[in-house]
Amino acid sequence: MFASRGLLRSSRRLVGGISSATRTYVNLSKPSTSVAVLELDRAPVNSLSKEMADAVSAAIKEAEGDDKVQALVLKSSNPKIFSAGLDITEMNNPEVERLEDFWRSIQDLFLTLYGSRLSTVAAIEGHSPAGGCLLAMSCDYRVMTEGENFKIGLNETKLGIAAPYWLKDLFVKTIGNREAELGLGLGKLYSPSEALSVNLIDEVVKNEDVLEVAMKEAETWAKIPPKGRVASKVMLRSEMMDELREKKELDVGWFRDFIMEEGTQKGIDAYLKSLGGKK
Ligand SMILES: CCCCC/C=C\CCC/C=C/CC(=O)SCCNC(=O)CCNC(=O)[C@H](O)C(C)(C)COP(=O)(O)OP(=O)(O)OC[C@H]1O[C@@H](n2cnc3c(N)ncnc32)[C@H](O)[C@@H]1OP(=O)(O)O
Repeated sequence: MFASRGLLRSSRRLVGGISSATRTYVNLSKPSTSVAVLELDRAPVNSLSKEMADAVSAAIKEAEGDDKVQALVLKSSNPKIFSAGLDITEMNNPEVERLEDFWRSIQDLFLTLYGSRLSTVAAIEGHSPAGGCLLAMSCDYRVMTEGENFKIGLNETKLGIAAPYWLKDLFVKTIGNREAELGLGLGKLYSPSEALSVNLIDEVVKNEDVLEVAMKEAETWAKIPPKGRVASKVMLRSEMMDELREKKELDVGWFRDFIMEEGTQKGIDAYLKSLGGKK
């Protein structure tokens, strides 16, 4: 019952060695035999458009395709922004078909990262709101750079939207029900020290140390015999993943209907205009 599809994914159809493969929006490299590094690289803020989400999913699968790789560090090319979350322009006055496909790509990214056979370490450089926090929480370990102006959390309510049920579940699993009630309800964004105090992240480090610390952590995980490590991960994560797989199209419908509502569109439009003060 527990052979969750996705985890323990077959690597047969995937490309083998990774040698600084560079593609649009992501850079994948392999600085050591057992650890790959996936850099998010979509200026200006690493927001997750459909194409960006697909690129990240593809890069994770490529890393999984190398049987020697046991761990993956997820980082950003921008030292101040890990990811600004979902690309809000995808949800602003969208074409329905594109909106639905966008959401499927986001679901797939979550299932791919959360369900990866690799041990995953998020090197959270700077801001990581909403979908950025989703990426971080989907990893096995989270290191964040210090700086109280950097924020991480689920701020959806402040945009006039709600997190999907599976993101809420992941939040509850990570920080517990009471803190999730406060965090979700208030759309709270946590500073690194606050995030550490509620276990949203595991470590706070100096900016210049983040990659080194994340790599060291990844090497530690990579040394654990994979059979037991992956089986443990499956036990902890498969229930949530299986539920989303069963409800995928229902979830697409909930997302579409919620986003297409006039009131939601007004909220998203106003929020987008407030960003950078330029749009
Ligand atoms: C009951 C049933 C419910 C069912 C509902 C189901 C599902 C709904 C799910 C919805 C889930 C949403 C999750 C999300 O991820 S929503 C996105 C949330 N993200 C944010 O709120 C972050 C917004 N951005 C910022 O706060 C800042 O940009 C920053 C990350 C702190 C960086 O600040 P700064 O360096 O000052 O950069 P700017 O603000 O000037 O931005 C530069 C540039 O980038 C644009 N931009 C920023 N973030 C995004 C984004 N997420 N998407 C698209 N574009 C973004 C910003 O507009 C600027 O553009 P211009 O230079 O052109 O003005």
